[in-house]
Amino acid sequence: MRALLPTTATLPLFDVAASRRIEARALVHSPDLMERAGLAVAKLALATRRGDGPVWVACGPGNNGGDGRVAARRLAEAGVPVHIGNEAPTHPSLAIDALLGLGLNRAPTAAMLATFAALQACGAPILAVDLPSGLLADTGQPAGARAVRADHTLTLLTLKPGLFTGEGRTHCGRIWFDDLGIAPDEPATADLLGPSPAPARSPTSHKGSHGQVVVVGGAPGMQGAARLAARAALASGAGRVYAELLGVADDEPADPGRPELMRGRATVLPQAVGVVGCGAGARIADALPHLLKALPRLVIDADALNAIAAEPALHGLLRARPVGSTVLTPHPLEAARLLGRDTAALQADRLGAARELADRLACTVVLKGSGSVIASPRERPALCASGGPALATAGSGDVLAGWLGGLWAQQPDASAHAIACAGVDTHARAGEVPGVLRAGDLVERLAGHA
Ligand SMILES: NC(=O)C1=CN([C@@H]2O[C@H](COP(=O)(O)OP(=O)(O)OC[C@H]3O[C@@H](n4cnc5c(N)ncnc54)[C@H](OP(=O)(O)O)[C@@H]3O)[C@@H](O)[C@H]2O)[C@@H](O)CC1
Ligand SMILES: Nc1ncnc2c1ncn2[C@@H]1O[C@H](COP(=O)(O)OP(=O)(O)O)[C@@H](O)[C@H]1O
Repeated sequence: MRALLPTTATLPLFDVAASRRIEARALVHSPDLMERAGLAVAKLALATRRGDGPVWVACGPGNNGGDGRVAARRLAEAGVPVHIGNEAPTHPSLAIDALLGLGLNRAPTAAMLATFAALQACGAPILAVDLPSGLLADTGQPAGARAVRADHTLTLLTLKPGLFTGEGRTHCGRIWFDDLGIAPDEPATADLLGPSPAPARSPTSHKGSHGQVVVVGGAPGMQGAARLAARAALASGAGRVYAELLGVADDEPADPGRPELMRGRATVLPQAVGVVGCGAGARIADALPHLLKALPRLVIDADALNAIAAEPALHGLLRARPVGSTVLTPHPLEAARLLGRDTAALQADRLGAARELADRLACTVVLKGSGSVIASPRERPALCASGGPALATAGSGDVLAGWLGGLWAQQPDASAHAIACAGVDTHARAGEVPGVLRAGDLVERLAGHA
């Protein structure tokens, strides 16, 4: 058993169907899985209970409840006072949520919701078995009005996507993993990203060795977005970074605070990676047909995504680009516009939505937000569990777009999917700070990672 985040390596994720298949095959040789699961829960309970009061174990009707009962027995054997039932004992030292796990298949009943509320109100830390009750393992969304908000979640046998995306992080607390001694025997549903190395720099390299980026954006009043993207591309180590600022006269500097940045136009930089859309406003729509046809590698963000959502002809141009040449970085609202649905429907299945968008537009898609999803046609999707609320600030997405462009400029042979996975994870890790973070400071933290 181990605490999982921050990840130190890329790990496989399995959805409910795959977890069920792995479990069924494992049970043939290891019929004592529930004993192992209950023992693991009891061990973590001993480590996380607060004080000497009874451990309350709330058990549901299925095997999740079975795990809870085994844990209760093990705790009692260890001399810990235990209370099994749907109501809290007096001054519990820990509450174990073993109500619903993988078998959650509908909105919780009123009786179940009442037990959720009692758990939440009991005053003890909550340890969820496998996943917080009421949370869907595939999507990280509550199946009904509410799911348990645990302090610890011990997930068993497999890691499930819903722990790490959507509302998963809010509900799981600290995530622990015990594989019960079973190695998964089928391909993962998705990857949980680990850290990525910075691009290699040869001792004999020169600026031409590290590629070019051109940022196209920065309409009047929104130059900051384009400048943040350009600064991030520079911080990644790109050799030359140009800004095509739609709202700044040609003889003005690209960024008075960053003299390293140059003015330039995408039309005369045919080899540069284009980072298109940051603070671009509506006028980016006119530039997009040329950019989509001319630039070999594109990272498309913000207003450029909205322009594409509004203009079906641009879908055709996107789809006509070579496979692996385009990364789209929508936040949920931008992705919802591209798919023609509302944000809540999109968030209800982030992994599914990112895959659908990637297939429809033949692009790599980074669906941003807590638990960013990276999906590409014919690739296994990836989830990023790094990052946190310090990233929820204006401009952090512009920084991501520029960072991806800069990484790609330095690694022209890397696939769009590989660049997106590496860049999203590094950006998210750089944003793991307590409290608040300004996007400009995020760039400086990223420079330390490069
Ligand atoms: N077998 C093993 O060795 C191992 C098992 N493991 C453990 O097993 C867990 C999966 O067990 P599981 O398949 O029994 O499902 P589980 O989550 O207990 O729920 C099913 C029950 O809940 C009910 N129910 C569903 N939704 C409901 C709702 N909204 N409101 C109310 N009730 C609802 C549903 O009712 P039904 O649909 O049948 O009417 C059924 O009775 C897994 O998460 C892990 O903890 C692992 O440790 C590995 C080893
Ligand atoms: N709670 C969070 N946890 C993890 N990452 C987050 C969180 N909130 C925001 N982010 C990340 O911060 C960035 C925000 O991007 P975006 O919404 O486009 O901002 P902006 O348009 O202001 O630049 C994305 O990379 C997103 O994944």
